[in-house]
Amino acid sequence: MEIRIAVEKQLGSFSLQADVTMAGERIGIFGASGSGKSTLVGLLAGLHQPDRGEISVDGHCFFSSSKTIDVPPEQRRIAIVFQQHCLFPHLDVKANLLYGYRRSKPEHRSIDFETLVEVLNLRELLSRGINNLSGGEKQRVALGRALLSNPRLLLMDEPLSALDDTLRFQIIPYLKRVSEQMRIPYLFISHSLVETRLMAEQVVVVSGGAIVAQTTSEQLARSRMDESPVGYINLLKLTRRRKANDLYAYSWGADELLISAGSDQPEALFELSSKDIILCKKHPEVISARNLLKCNVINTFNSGNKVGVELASGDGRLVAEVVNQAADELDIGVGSELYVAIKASAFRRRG
Ligand SMILES: Nc1ncnc2c1ncn2[C@@H]1O[C@H](COP(=O)(O)OP(=O)(O)OP(=O)(O)O)[C@@H](O)[C@H]1O
Repeated sequence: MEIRIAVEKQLGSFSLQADVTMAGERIGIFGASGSGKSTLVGLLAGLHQPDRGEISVDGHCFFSSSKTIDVPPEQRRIAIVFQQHCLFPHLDVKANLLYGYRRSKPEHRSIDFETLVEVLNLRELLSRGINNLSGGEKQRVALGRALLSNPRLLLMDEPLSALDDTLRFQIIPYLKRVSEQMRIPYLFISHSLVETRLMAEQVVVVSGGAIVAQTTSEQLARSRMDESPVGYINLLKLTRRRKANDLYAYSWGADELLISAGSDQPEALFELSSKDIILCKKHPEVISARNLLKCNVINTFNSGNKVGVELASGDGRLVAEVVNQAADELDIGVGSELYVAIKASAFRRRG
């Protein structure tokens, strides 16, 4: 999918100026609160009209001030899932889902009701009222309703922001699965680096009403490592190996990791901050951290006043951060061998 937006829009004292071409099936729109993300996608969906400019998707012109084209929102076939679910409270789950389906033209109906119910795991909820659903279930229904309108493009505007961490990480696999299985490209709008990394490959960065960068979500997370209070978050999908007293052992590259927050599930997703990894040049004699791994440095990068150190053990990868002085004292360079210490309690389970 190729989305071209070259527009200007004044909203009170806020001015948005964008000139961007986005290509891909899973695109992130990243920026702080008030930077203009929702305004940008509102212009794309036809919820706001640009003061001037051009908008097109895959060569279909949706707006052109010079050619006086302004395709109405319902004809653009762009579905939106918001932070607040916007479901109809007087209808049950099934009726909410079918609302989107009935509004789609028969020739556009490539997503069928039964498949969607299976993919989003909605079968048991179909006869429930909206007020009897949890926040995460409501978002799954909202996503289902949006998809059943058979859009050419799905916009997700901070769809996870109203959910707690546990629900947020439960829903992400559903969001990805529907786009992959149903072949619907999406724009995922977020101010969270972790969500953006999990949901998008290419990212457009918005700040002060302007597009300030187009990059990958991985590069964005690395470049913001120093300024982010949580550093760079390593996302580790690990396979459980064994129970080790009070800890859980997971396979990681050629080694294993001991984790307090493990579970009995065969696989789990963990977050580990680059700030929670200690690097040592020599093997420490005794150490309280339960993980001590021998790793190779395969890459380094600069982020503000910090050096990011990419470490490998087999096919396992981790990013640690150190200040410049520590990087010099440890003599860090590509190919160096280091001991990596991590507390078992430093890992947070996310799924
Ligand atoms: N109708 C309006 N009139 C005046 N100002 C507006 C209007 N709509 C939005 N704004 C302002 O435009 C700016 C950008 O808003 P927008 O909702 O696009 O930001 P955002 O990046 O999506 O933020 P958030 O992440 O908080 O949703 C904000 O300062 C907002 O107050």
